[in-house]
Amino acid sequence: MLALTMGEPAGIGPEISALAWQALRRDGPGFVLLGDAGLVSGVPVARVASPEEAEAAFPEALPVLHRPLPAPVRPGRPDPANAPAVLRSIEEAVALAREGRAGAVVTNPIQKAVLTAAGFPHPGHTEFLGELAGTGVPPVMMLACPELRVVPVTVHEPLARAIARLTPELIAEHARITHDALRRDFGIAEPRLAVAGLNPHAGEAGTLGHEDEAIVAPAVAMLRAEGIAATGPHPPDTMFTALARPGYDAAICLYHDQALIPIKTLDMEGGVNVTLGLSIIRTSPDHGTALDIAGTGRASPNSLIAALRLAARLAEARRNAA
Ligand SMILES: NC(=O)C1=CN([C@@H]2O[C@H](COP(=O)(O)OP(=O)(O)OC[C@H]3O[C@@H](n4cnc5c(N)ncnc54)[C@H](O)[C@@H]3O)[C@@H](O)[C@H]2O)C=CC1
Ligand SMILES: NCC(=O)COP(=O)(O)O
Repeated sequence: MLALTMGEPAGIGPEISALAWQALRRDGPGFVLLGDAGLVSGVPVARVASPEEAEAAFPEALPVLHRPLPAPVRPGRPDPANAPAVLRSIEEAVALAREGRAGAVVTNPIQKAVLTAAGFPHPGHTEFLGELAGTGVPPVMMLACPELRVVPVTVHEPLARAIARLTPELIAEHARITHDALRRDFGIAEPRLAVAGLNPHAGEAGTLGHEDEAIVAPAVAMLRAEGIAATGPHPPDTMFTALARPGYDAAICLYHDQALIPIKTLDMEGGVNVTLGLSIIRTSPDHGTALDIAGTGRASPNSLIAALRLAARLAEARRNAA
């Protein structure tokens, strides 16, 4: 049984949760929603008291650990008064996974600015989960679809600051955590990592910027000295093509959009966000709260379904390894 958080209640979370249940109710994986049962419509709902009870209910109704919200929910219009409940849902799901009562945590999208306004100190789930279920290494964001895996070394920060923060050590640390997760959770015996360059043409031998030679190449050299099959810096404009992608198992990218633009363009509906470096498994859809279409019935549940399926596969791989 997977624990699915409520996410932003005014976003598309409630409707895609219901659609995901419809798609998975027969063949699974089973999941329990930690949220306000009153927000789910169009499918039968079973209010349950535990993940164990949810297991039995799943084939017939969407099981919900009912956590009523203090403020009324209007689709597309988040209310900061509900922010504490949104965060508690994440904490509770993580606790269930840490206790072994949920196989993994799958998160519905949160509206980050609303949580920030309510005092949430993290830029997103990834960092919060690092605090709740870290293992002594930084939590690392990976987005994965059948044709591509990408890992941004810097994530939710202004681009100028992200570039200023890049060091060979930071890049190598993210690559090592990715390497270990690909071996442990994804069953890839010798992961191949392609490290992206920063500048056009990966710096064109230093004529288009110094960072590729001064920062990225030393990171690749460090990784290779440790026996990791890393290559790069690769010119970012060609490393995501259909011809290039079979040459690596994950692309280590230097900033958010360098990683997320290719994967969302390639497969927005099949893309899944996975947090590496945690003691638990966490996945989520690759998209956000989609406030512009919340409540209209236009939201696709496919990325959430892919996230639930991948979470179940990763949890099984970890159980087998243990
Ligand atoms: N894991 C998480 O909690 C994530 C949260 N976010 C948050 O979501 C909020 C909105 O972010 P945006 O940049 O607007 O991205 P978004 O992914 O919410 O929306 C971008 C566009 O894609 C469409 N879209 C997204 N998901 C869809 C779906 N399942 N079916 C059909 N159309 C869909 C939306 O309608 C919108 O036009 C922000 O606060 C952001 O931080 C964004 C990404 C991940
Ligand atoms: N753009 C990806 C994203 O916002 C996901 O962040 P997180 O909430 O999973 O840390």
